[in-house]
Amino acid sequence: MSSIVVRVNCDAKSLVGISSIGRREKSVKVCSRIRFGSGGAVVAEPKRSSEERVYEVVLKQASLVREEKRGVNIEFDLQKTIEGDCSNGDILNSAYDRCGEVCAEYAKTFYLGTQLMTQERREAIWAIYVWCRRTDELVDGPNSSHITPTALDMWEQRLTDVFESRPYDMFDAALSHTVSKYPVDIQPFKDMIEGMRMDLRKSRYNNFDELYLYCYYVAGTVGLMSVPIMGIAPESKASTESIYNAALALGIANQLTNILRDVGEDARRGRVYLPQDELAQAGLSDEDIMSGKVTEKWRNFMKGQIKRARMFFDEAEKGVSELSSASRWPVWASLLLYRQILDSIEANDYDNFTKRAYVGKVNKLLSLPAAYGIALFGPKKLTKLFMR
Ligand SMILES: CC(C)=CCC/C(C)=C/CC/C(C)=C/CC/C(C)=C/[C@@H]1[C@@H](COP(=O)(O)OP(=O)(O)O)[C@]1(C)CC/C=C(\C)CC/C=C(\C)CCC=C(C)C
Ligand SMILES: [Mn+2]
Repeated sequence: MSSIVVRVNCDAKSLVGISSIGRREKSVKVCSRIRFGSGGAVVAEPKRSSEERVYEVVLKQASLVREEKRGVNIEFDLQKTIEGDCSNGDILNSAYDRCGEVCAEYAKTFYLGTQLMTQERREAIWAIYVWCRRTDELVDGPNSSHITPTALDMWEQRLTDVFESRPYDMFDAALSHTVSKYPVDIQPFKDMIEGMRMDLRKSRYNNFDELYLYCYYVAGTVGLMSVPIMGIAPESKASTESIYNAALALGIANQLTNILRDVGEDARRGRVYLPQDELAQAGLSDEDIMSGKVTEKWRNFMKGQIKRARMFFDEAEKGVSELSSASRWPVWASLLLYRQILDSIEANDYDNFTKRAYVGKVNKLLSLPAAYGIALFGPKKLTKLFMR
C-alpha cells in the first residue's frame, strides 16, 4: 500500500519553548510527518507533547500582538441585537458596568486590582473575566447536570458570533467590543471551551502531560487572553513569546494550586486531577484518595506536587515586570495570593481531604501593599530595600 508523506519543517526559532518547566529547550526541531494512506486517510502522526501543542498557540497570540494586528473592528450595530432605546455608546457603557458588577461580586480582590488599570483596560479585563466565569459555570454551575457537548458546541458558535461582532446579550456586547479593540486571538477562548468538554468526558489524568493540557485549557488560556489587554511595557526588552510563556505559566500554576487545594472536594465528585502514574510511583491509588487519610506517602507525594506548582509560579514571575506598569500590581497580587494557598496546604500538614487551604484576611491585606511595592520597585529592589 503506497502512502504519501508530507513533511512540514518548522522554523526552529518558533519552537524554542519551555520544556519540563525551568529547563529551556533551545531550538527543538520538530518535523510533523503527516502520512496519508490510500483514500487519503491519515495513517500516522507522531505524538506531540502537550507543551508543544500549547506553545503553538502562544506563538500565534504573540505574533498577533507583535504585528499589532487588531480585530477587524467592524462597527457593530448593537441596536440590532439588544433591545433598548439608547445609543451604542450608552449600551456599551452599561454593558461594561455590568461586567464590572459581576467581577466585583465574584472576585473582590481581583476587582480591586483592576482599579489601578486604565479605564479601557479595566473594562476589557472585566469583559473577559465574565466570559470565563460564564464558561466555567456551564460545567460547574447550578445547571451543569444539563450541560452536554452539544451545549458547549452552541456556546462555541456563540463565541464565534461574538468575535464577528454579533453579540447575543450585554455581556457578549462588551466582549465583542473588547476583542475588536485589542489583538486578542479567538484560539485561547475556544481552548477554554475545550477544557470544559474535557471535564465532561474525563475524570482521570494518566500523566502530567495530560494534566498540563487540561490546565492550559481551563487556566493557561486566561493568561493568553489577558496580556494583549494588559499591555507590555514599552521599555521591555523581553521577547513577546517569553512574556506569553510567563502568562501561560501563571495560569497553569493557579490551576495546579486549585487542584491541590480541592483534592478532597473533587474526589467526592468522583474526580482525581492528579497524575495517575505519579500516584502509582508514590505507592498511592485512587482508594487512598477516596479514603482521605494523610499518610507519610501522601505527604511526600504532595511535597512533589507543591514543588512543581511553585516552579510554574517562579516561571510566571519572570514575566510580570515586563507588563505595562499599571497592570503589574493586580498580577503580582493574584500571584502572591494564589501562591500562599500552597503555604496553607503545608500549614494544614497536607490534609487537603478535610481542610480547605485558604489565605487569611491579614495575609490577604498584607499581600496587596506588598504586590504594589513589588510592582513599583521590582522584586529584587524591594527585597534590598527591606534588607537594609
Ligand atoms: C506575564 C504575566 C505573568 C501575565 C499575567 C497573565 C495573567 C493575568 C494570568 C491570569 C491567570 C489566572 C488568574 C488564571 C485563572 C486560573 C483559574 C483559577 C481558572 C479557573 C478554572 C476552573 O477551575 P475549577 O473549576 O477547578 O475551579 P473553581 O472551583 O471553579 O474556581 C477557572 C474557574 C476558569 C475561569 C477563570 C476565571 C473566571 C478567571 C478569569 C480571570 C481573568 C480574565 C483576569 C485575570 C487577570 C488578573 C489580573 C489576575
Ligand atoms: Mn469551576
